[in-house]
Amino acid sequence: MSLSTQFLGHTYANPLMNASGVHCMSVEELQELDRSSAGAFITKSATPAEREGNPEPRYYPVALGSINSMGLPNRGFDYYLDYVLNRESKGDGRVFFSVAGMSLADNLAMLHRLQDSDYTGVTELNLSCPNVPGKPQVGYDFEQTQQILTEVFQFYKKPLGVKLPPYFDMVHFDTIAGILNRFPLAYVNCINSVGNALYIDTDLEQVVVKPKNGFGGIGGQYVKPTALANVRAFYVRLNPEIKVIGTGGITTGRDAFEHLLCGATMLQIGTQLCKDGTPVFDRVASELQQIMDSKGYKSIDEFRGKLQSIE
Ligand SMILES: O=C1NC(=O)NC(C(=O)O)N1
Repeated sequence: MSLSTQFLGHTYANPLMNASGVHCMSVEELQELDRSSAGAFITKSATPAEREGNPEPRYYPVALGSINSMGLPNRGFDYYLDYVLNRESKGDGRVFFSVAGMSLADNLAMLHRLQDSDYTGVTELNLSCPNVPGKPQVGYDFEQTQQILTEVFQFYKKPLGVKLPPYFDMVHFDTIAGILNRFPLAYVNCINSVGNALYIDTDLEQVVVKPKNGFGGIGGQYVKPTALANVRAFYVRLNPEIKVIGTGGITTGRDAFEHLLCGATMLQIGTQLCKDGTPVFDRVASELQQIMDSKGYKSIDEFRGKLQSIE
């Protein structure tokens, strides 16, 4: 009985990763992920230059999840490139690199740097940060998404995935999947946080995060049904060579099992990792293994994507 997972030519002990942005800002945090039982891990989305991000408070955990309006604080592209290059000699493909440019030019510049570097790992292009004031979630602009991918794939030849926002409309699933299918993407990662939600402290009669009058991205249990729907919608629409990473509402082995049933290959944990720390990977892996054992599944391949409709 094994959680062993094949993804983009590498074998991972299990499909579990952190979600970009959680526990991955500093080298120290990345090294802790490296030492953890996570199958793989990913850096905080990098911008070309270091960013302060939004004013605090900007992250607030709540019973059923979290709300955040971080605003892409990060140490800058070179910091994370240095880290992944120093780790390159391990050759295990366990670290993924996330980029989130403020513009097309930013994204092209960072991806040119990565293309010209000795980095051989996976890169995730974040098209869905909801928290930079004045900046749209690019994934909701289908023409802009197509333009970025058209320009990127003229030169970028290494494995590249995209982090997508949640979609809520069947025609949107059809349209964006039709665009994504035109490109040699390694994967889509569904979903980023559900953007611009509001959480209220009723005692104080006040919002709980400072930026944008309290509007922030929601994660955790709140978003699992939407995350599962997005994983499934893309799994059934995309070319089979484009894999799906499932992110959103994974707090237990059962949630992980559900994402795998929908068709996910790798699974990313954000809010629950923030709450529990890296032991969350051991617990979720163990709970997933128990579910597989109870159902007689010897490998994830036996049930990945096999969610049944009602005939
Ligand atoms: O893509 C992102 N999603 C989020 O929910 N928050 C972060 C951020 O605000 O930096 N970025």
